[in-house]
Amino acid sequence: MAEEFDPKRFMVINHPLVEHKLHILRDQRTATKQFRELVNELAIFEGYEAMRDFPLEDVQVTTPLETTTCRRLSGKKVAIIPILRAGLGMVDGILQLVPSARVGHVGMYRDPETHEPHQYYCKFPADIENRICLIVDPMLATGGSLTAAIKFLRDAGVRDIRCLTLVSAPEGVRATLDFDPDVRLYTCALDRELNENAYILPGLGDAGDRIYGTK
Ligand SMILES: O=P(O)(O)OC[C@H]1O[C@H](OP(=O)(O)OP(=O)(O)O)[C@H](O)[C@@H]1O
Ligand SMILES: O=c1cc[nH]c(=O)[nH]1
Ligand SMILES: [Mg+2]
Repeated sequence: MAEEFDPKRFMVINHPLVEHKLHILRDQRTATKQFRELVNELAIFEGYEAMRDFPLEDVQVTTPLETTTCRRLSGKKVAIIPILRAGLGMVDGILQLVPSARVGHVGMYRDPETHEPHQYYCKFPADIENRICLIVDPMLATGGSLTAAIKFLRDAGVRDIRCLTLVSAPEGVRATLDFDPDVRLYTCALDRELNENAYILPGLGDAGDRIYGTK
């Protein structure tokens, strides 16, 4: 039987448009330009869900007819943290939702033999500890890369971390939720398993290579 994850901490985005876009994204015939566009669009859907509980405050607005009470976001600041390279493909979509967000980068690649992540870059906004951080990476396989990124943010004092992936393996979801008891994880698809090279099945291949056309 499929493993159950805590629904308060793990959400699969459930929407016909998401499923439709995902079936094109997975198709090996989908070329780089369309792949990039789909990653961007899916990031928007996912970002919308991940920000559902953002706090609001009352504000008085005068329409052409009268003054009324409206609500606006109550100043909680956001940082988007892409895991390079593939995570970069999700940044513009999230920025369309929160144009004032800052962007911090974590550079990591997986060793092809051990599948362990190797860090080559890390740069966060100066006030990162006061921001809600959205880590973005299309693929969650073993969870090594994502848990390493979560650790960098916790070490920097970040309290509210939300992870956004497009396709996840159960192994990576379990590793992430076990690694950090407070983190929340959003994904567009929970796939079946990892293969012997720690690639997600059915998956979509190597997201970085498909976004940047490097294979
Ligand atoms: O859960 P994990 O087992 O750590 O695997 C997932 C990681 O692998 C991919 O990056 P990759 O190492 O291929 O780097 P790239 O984005 O530069 O292609 C992907 O974008 C994740 O960052
Ligand atoms: O299936 C996978 C696993 C790791 N990284 C990817 O890009 N795809
Ligand atoms: Mg890659």
